[in-house]
Amino acid sequence: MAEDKPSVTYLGPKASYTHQATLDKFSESQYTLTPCITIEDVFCSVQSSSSHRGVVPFENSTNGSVVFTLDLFADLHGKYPDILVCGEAYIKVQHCLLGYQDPNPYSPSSAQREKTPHTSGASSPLGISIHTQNHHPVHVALPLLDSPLSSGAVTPTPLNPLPLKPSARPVGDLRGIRKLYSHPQAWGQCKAFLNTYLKGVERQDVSSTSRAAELVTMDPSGESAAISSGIAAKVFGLKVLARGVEERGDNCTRFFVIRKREERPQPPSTPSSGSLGKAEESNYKSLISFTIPPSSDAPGALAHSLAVFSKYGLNLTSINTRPSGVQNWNYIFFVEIRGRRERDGKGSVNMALEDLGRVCRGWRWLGSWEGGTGMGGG
Ligand SMILES: O=C(O)C(=O)C[C@]1(C(=O)O)C=C[C@@H](O)C=C1
Repeated sequence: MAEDKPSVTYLGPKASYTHQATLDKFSESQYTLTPCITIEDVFCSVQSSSSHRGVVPFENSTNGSVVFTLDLFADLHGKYPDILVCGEAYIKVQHCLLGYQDPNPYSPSSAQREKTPHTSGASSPLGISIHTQNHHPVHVALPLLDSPLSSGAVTPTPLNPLPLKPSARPVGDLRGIRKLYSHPQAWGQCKAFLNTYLKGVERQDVSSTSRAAELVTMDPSGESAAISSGIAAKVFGLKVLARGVEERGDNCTRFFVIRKREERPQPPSTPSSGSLGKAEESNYKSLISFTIPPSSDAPGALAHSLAVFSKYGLNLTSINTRPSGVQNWNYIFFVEIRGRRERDGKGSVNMALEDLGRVCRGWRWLGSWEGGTGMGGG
């Protein structure tokens, strides 16, 4: 029975990249996969135990950290004290521009957009005359546009002497597009394409790339488009106007699986009991956050905090920061290290954390998990 299966929540709606990451980790025959509207909803469902696991985006290889997720881990208001990372998934992200083919690319709205100064000066007052049945000629303006017929070359300027050339070209006419929807992470992954073919078009941030596709289907004017996935095109019945619009062919997003900290300690037979050897330990990753006093109060506190990891031979693989909320320019630091915290309290991660407690203001262990394949890095 479906209700008996443990529930896994993810950033939805269906066909988001997060959904793809979820399917990668959890089979639908064993789990009930439930879409959430926001990343915070996923955290809430796990914290409240209404779901067994959650899947959230964490970072993208081109555009960096997903700050919404980092802020939820920073948990400045103490709403998610028991959330821990327990797994990860890497998904290759190939973005598409989804929408409708402009039924009338020379409509007044299309022509109006073409007149905007951002169209790289390519507009010209070209036009054609169509003779109607009663022989009255109707003039239709046909200004030239940088889409879809241009080479995609971007004019170098003194400020940007080597502009990025987009790797994709539109397969359809983009002149009717007046509004773009996507998750804020996606804009930064598709800069060259957007700046070349859709410069100046209004952008609306939404909660996920699949939500963007869904919103496009709700615009009867057909003037909306989304940066989303090819799968979302199928699910929402949209046309792929351009495929592979991301900057880099190796564009990849990393997702975390989150769980709630157990109230009762696990029996010693669970896989995470007993210390590991060096080689085994490096298959594991741990996420830790810490804060330090304002720099004037404790010179060197950051350097001392980071040094504890090398003292125990732990490979520090990334550092992120978010504002601590305590005062301006004071941060919460997130570090990822190779290794895992042991239940018996004896491992090198445990010892490093003990030392960390002596030099920083406060720290939190945010989970240890067996690392996945980083797809060209990680
Ligand atoms: O899962 C989705 O579709 C999302 O919109 C989230 C998200 C992200 O936050 O990184 C996931 C993958 C892409 O990098 C762009 C957006």
